[in-house]
Amino acid sequence: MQIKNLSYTFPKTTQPFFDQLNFDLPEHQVNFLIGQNGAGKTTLADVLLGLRPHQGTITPTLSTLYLNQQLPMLAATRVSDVATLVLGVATGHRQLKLTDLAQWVDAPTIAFLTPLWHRHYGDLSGGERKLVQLLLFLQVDREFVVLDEPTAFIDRQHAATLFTVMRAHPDRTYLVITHDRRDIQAFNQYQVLWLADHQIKANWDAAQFAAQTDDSAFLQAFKTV
Ligand SMILES: Nc1ncnc2c1ncn2[C@@H]1O[C@H](COP(=O)(O)OP(=O)(O)OP(=O)(O)O)[C@@H](O)[C@H]1O
Repeated sequence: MQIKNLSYTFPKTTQPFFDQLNFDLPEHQVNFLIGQNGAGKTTLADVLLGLRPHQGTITPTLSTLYLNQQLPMLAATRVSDVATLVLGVATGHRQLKLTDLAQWVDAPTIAFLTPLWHRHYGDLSGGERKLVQLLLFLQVDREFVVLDEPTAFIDRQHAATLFTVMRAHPDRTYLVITHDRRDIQAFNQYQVLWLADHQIKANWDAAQFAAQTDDSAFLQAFKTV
């Protein structure tokens, strides 16, 4: 995706928050967006998804999926009901059976859902609830998928499951906002965009990112691990 001369001004403000940004998001790979709290990562994601009116061009126009930090709380239902809620429209089914799921759902997601299928969603841990939703939404076929801090509040084993499911759909263009360097290190090929001072300060491929030294200024974007 090419982003050209992208400008955005918050309502009731006069100065643009983003002024003439130019950068690329290579398609069919993972792009990480890093930056300190308040740098504008979520705002930029909103703009890229067309949720905030902006100037400039974003090409091509892709179908989108946005998994933001506010996933709905669905405490009263079983995991199987959550699956039906998320995938029912996409598959045209009012009830989904675990045995039918393989038609629509990738293998690592089925492996994760199987032991949880009949459990009450509200009885799962916070991390399990988040992963159930993320994995199910990732089954919905979209070209440009934005995940805002998907690994916050989930442990590394569950994060690894999420990344396995992302890799099961390599034709997508991902934009992942993260404060956790281990998320980036879990992939072999990627781009990292560093947002600071309202600019894309740097964009690195995997080799360039690995070559950054431990005293680099951008490391403030990461929480201590
Ligand atoms: N409606 C608004 N008007 C003016 N400024 C705003 C408005 N909404 C958000 N901001 C500011 O824009 C900046 C960017 O916010 P944003 O949520 O995009 O940052 P972020 O990089 O995603 O932060 P975090 O890592 O904490 O999630 C913040 O300083 C925020 O206070």
